[in-house]
Amino acid sequence: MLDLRGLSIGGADGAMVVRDLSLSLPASGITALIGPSGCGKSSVLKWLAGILPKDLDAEGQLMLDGQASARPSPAISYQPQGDGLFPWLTVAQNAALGLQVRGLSRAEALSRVAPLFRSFGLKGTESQFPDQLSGGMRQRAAFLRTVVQDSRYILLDEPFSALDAVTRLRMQDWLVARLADRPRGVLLVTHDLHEATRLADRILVMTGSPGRIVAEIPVPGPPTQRSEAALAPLRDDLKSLLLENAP
Ligand SMILES: Nc1ncnc2c1ncn2[C@@H]1O[C@H](COP(=O)(O)OP(=O)(O)OP(=O)(O)O)[C@@H](O)[C@H]1O
Repeated sequence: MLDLRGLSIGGADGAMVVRDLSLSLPASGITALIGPSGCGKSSVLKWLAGILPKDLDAEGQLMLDGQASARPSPAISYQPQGDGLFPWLTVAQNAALGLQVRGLSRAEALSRVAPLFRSFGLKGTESQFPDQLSGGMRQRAAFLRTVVQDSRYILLDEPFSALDAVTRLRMQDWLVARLADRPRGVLLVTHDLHEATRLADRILVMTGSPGRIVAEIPVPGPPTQRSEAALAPLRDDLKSLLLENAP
């Protein structure tokens, strides 16, 4: 279990971005984090990943299985908004980068990612550059880079937002299948209520000024067995909550 306790983040001008925010992330399943633009979702993920910009002041505590943990932690990997692929590196070099950051040599990292290209639907793209791939393939390459780090917790910041509707649905199904193969605790930031109710086991609703969590909503049933009809009322509730708490 990942526990974030009492996170407060303030800007240099003294404005509070996030105030006294706590959340828990189980070791398996998807928790969605939703909320209006600017409420602090990305800042929470960046703090957890240990990459919050230095011009923001923050205090809070990260606990992993009940023990205080330093950040960045090897138990946590993070995928920023967009795919974050470097255009001057090949797909294989991009995919290997997360492992290199964790201390593996380039050769070791490349040999670790090489066998995974097929199961990520990327076979044959290893020596291509990101701009030669479709949007869905780029997202899979970014996800390969995140997943190969084999962290117990994965933070995904709007991973599918740039994709067309069909590719997004395919990628969502693909993510659920990957997590069924290899369970992880995922914190998924999204603006898409359909995505949140399709994928998540529970949804944390944030509001802004300053950012805090105002509701925790469980989503009934496993993702593969949910009917659209059952999810529609839940989305209505979420919309009402977001509107009630709009700044
Ligand atoms: N480096 C920074 N310095 C000062 N303020 C910042 C910095 N980064 C973010 N902020 C401010 O913190 C607030 C929260 O930003 P954040 O990106 O975390 O929100 P968000 O909920 O993820 O937004 P979105 O949904 O649009 O991605 C915003 O008001 C933003 O202007």
